[in-house]
Amino acid sequence: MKTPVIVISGFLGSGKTTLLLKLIQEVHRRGIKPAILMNELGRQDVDGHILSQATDGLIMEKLLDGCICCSKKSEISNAITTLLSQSPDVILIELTGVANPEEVVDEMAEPGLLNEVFLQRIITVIDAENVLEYNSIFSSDKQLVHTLRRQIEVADIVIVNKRDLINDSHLSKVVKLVEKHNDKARIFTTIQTQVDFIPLLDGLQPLNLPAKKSSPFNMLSRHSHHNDGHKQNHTSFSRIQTVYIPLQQNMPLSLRRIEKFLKSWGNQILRAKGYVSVNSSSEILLIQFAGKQIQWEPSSYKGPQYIVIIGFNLDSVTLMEAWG
Ligand SMILES: Nc1nc2c(ncn2[C@@H]2O[C@H](COP(=O)(O)OP(=O)(O)OP(=O)(O)O)[C@@H](O)[C@H]2O)c(=O)[nH]1
Repeated sequence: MKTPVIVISGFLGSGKTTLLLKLIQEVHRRGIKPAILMNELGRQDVDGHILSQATDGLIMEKLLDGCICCSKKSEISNAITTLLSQSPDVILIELTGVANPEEVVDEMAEPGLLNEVFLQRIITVIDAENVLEYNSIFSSDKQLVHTLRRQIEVADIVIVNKRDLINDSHLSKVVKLVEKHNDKARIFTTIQTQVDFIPLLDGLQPLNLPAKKSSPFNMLSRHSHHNDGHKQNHTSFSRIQTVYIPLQQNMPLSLRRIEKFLKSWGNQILRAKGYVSVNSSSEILLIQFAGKQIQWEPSSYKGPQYIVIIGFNLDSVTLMEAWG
């Protein structure tokens, strides 16, 4: 059984740690065992300290002094593997304010983690007081503006926090902004991230308990089954899906066919990677598809061949059928 992962994203100071603390308390109350992965930009482990103080015996890994989205990316997999050794029921990841949640999902599709974890959902916390100004404040930093937009676009749940600091008309502008970038996510308006936990934790259960009936909230976010080609033993509620396509060794594939297939899905395919031998060669190549660019690199990989596709609003069944 794969372990669900909930990613908490949102710009600096929006309320991510405040929310994480509440989530930890709530999952404990439900008998669900969490493990935490914290990522902080600075060397100082402020948030980790806050969490340890608030909760005894917390299973936690910290990636300090760098963002998961760049320098720390390769360390995610080690940190998650360490957390998994404690058999948690859920992994909660708090990203730095400047991280794009897609990067973590990307890392979760690496061979070492692919069969161990799956993305349950992405929750993005927004600082309602400041979010409207980000575009102008950061106009010189296109990458940052893009990241902040992606944090909203890929979220399954958006928490518009710090309601106490804004008036009604400001709030309606913030909600409009969120809806403009994401018309599928559930939006909650909160003070101190005080929110209804049911949709946030929907689908989680303590290990060894029979699957519970779905809550009505399931209907509100796009419901997708992970299809790893073998088993469908869990449900992701995220709009980002990871689809594993096993490739038969003896079925000749052409480079052109793969490239055409990946490009035919337009923006719905965010990322693809895998190990494939093409054009009847015995050599296995690493395929990397990101930002509409496809790269083929030599590799020393010897395992079963596959392609992993990370999609956005993608129906994994349709994708598998289209692959044939
Ligand atoms: N006024 C107000 N302050 C809030 C609210 N929610 C959180 N805060 C405060 O905002 C500050 C930042 O909150 P955090 O939860 O640490 O935010 P964060 O997103 O984890 O911050 P980084 O780790 O720096 O990215 C803290 O001082 C919180 O107490 C809110 O709804 N209203």
